[in-house]
Amino acid sequence: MLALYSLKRTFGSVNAVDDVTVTVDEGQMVGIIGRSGAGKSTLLRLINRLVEPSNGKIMFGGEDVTRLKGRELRLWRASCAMIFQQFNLVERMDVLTNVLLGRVAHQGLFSTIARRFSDEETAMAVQALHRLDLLPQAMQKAGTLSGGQQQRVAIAKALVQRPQVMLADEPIASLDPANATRVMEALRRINKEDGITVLVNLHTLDTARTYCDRIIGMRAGRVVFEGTPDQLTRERLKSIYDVEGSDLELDESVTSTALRPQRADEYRRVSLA
Ligand SMILES: Nc1ncnc2c1ncn2[C@@H]1O[C@H](COP(=O)(O)OP(=O)(O)OP(=O)(O)O)[C@@H](O)[C@H]1O
Repeated sequence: MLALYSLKRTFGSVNAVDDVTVTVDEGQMVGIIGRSGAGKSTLLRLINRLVEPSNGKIMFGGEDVTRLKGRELRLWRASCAMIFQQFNLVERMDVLTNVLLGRVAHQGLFSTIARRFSDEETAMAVQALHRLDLLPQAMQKAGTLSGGQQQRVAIAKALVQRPQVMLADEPIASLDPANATRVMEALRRINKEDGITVLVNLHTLDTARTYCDRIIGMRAGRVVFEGTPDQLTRERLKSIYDVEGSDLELDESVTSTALRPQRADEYRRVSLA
């Protein structure tokens, strides 16, 4: 079980994540929704310790994640793999090598740079690509693939980390509907077949409803809804999206959130691990 207790992160005067207490059962697929700036990305980054909490605690399987340092922290990051909107691949490298880079947390940076991977690791990467229907593209440069294919490569890369948790930060925000569907189906399949807990930030409500067991709604850093897709009524949605008016206003608000432009600082906040 993943448990967050009174988790808080401030940036100057902004409470990006404000006193969040939630638990996520092993093997659940959880969608996180909310307006732009509600704190969804910061929450995921706190869990994998890309961002340090200002306060509060993160527990996983009885271990206090907030206290981990050095090698333990590196292994934690390996066991909660992150997927980003912009795929985070090395475009000039072939797909297979990109997937193998997912082993960095286990192998150490030096041997990764020297690209010395064991046969077992290569087999693991090939198998991950096979599961994601990408074996024919294994030797192709990652930059030549479609966005949807690149995101599936990123998922394969995450898989070879042998994660217990997958944190996907708007994984389909840059994709057309057909590719978005394939990526969400891949995440759901991995969640079901491997029992990997998935937390996914989403801007499209229908997607959250279709693929997730549970939905967390955030507003201004706080969790204002937690429940099943069925429990997500329009009144609750209005509270999450801070809309007091008509259903039309709600639809406009959700749509404008979905059309969020890509953030300039997206890459700066990304780490290799
Ligand atoms: N590194 C940072 N430095 C300063 N402020 C930050 C930083 N990261 C996030 N914030 C601020 O924290 C708040 C929450 O941001 P966050 O990116 O977590 O929201 P979000 O819900 O993921 O938004 P989006 O849907 O646009 O990705 C925002 O006000 C944002 O400007």
